[in-house]
Amino acid sequence: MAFLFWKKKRGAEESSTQEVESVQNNSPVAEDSTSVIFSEPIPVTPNEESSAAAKPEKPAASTEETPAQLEAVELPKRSAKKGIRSLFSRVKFDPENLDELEDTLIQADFGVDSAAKIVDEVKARAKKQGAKTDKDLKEILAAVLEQNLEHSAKALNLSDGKTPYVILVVGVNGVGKTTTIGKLANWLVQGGFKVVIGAADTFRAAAVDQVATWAQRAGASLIRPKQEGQDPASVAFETVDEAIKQDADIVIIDTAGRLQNKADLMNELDKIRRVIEKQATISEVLLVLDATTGQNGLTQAKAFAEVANVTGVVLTKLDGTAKGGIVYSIQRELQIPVKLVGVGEGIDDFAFFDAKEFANGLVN
Ligand SMILES: Nc1nc2c(ncn2[C@@H]2O[C@H](COP(=O)(O)OP(=O)(O)OP(=O)(O)O)[C@@H](O)[C@H]2O)c(=O)[nH]1
Repeated sequence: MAFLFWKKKRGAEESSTQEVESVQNNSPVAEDSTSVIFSEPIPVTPNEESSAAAKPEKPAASTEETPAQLEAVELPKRSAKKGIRSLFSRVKFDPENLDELEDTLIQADFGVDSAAKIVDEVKARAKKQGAKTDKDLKEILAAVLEQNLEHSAKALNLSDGKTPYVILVVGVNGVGKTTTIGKLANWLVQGGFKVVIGAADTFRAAAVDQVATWAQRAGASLIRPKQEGQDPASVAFETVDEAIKQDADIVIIDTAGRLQNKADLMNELDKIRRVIEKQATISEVLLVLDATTGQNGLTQAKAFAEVANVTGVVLTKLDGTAKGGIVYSIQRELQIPVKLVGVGEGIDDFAFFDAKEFANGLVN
């Protein structure tokens, strides 16, 4: 899968090439990872999908850079292979009896309809190809799973030419928002991006401290609330303001997931959106979901999708569950792509969602 990453060109002393090289050498994942570099300028146009989801009422003040003002950045590719729990490694398939396959898929939260559809597809292909062995069937299953996920596999698009590029992170308490922000910021800073994080989860002082720790580890700037309980929208505003002053590339805003009901949630997110859009365009709204919560995660996703114009899902804690099928349910019911996955508590434990890798991880 292609990843397009662009950042503002800065002075020679800030040349990203050097930074990227040193990052490549020091990166704990660099050795076993493939990197993708785009050295040829490509036309930078606003990303239809993400910007459509974040249409400002008034024209946004964020500047759109021309390709000549941007440069391609090479970042180490993350792999989720080790983090995805296999569902079928211990299962032996019998072409005559695929009931176990259906049961396993249902238990893994694929949903009854998807499970039946997948089994039908596997049966049809197995018949056509004359599949006899467990190995043949697993290959077919991996291909069917991958195919059914293909349109979900969309990378974060950091090439929409808007600076600062604003990512709003939403989700209920404890799903892994702060951890995800830390991981993402660290990875982007490694690639030479200037990242500013806004601690707009102002209800708990501990939440601010937590995001501060991650920002420090990642080497990102942090905008904190001036006092506990400060209006999250004003923190979001100050963050974007500061990012523009610092000529930063990326803004990541942490929000609170504590809200009691949909109206509160909608009001708060609307307000945050409105104040950000006075100065910039929101390019991504990432909804963080905890994979271990299974169908409950789907209910949360529906609620947020209704109020927050979600452009992508981050599915965390995939390392701790055999319920990866939730990816299918999210895709089928909400048509929202899963963009990132969390596969551990460490700073490097995340990956861009990749349908092939995910399907193979589930099967083998
Ligand atoms: N195993 C595993 N644990 C994770 C992952 N992501 C986050 N966690 C853990 O989940 C717990 C909650 O993570 P946070 O990042 O604090 O979640 P949050 O959504 O910011 O929570 P609040 O600050 O309460 O809103 C922490 O113990 C994290 O270490 C993951 O991908 N895998």
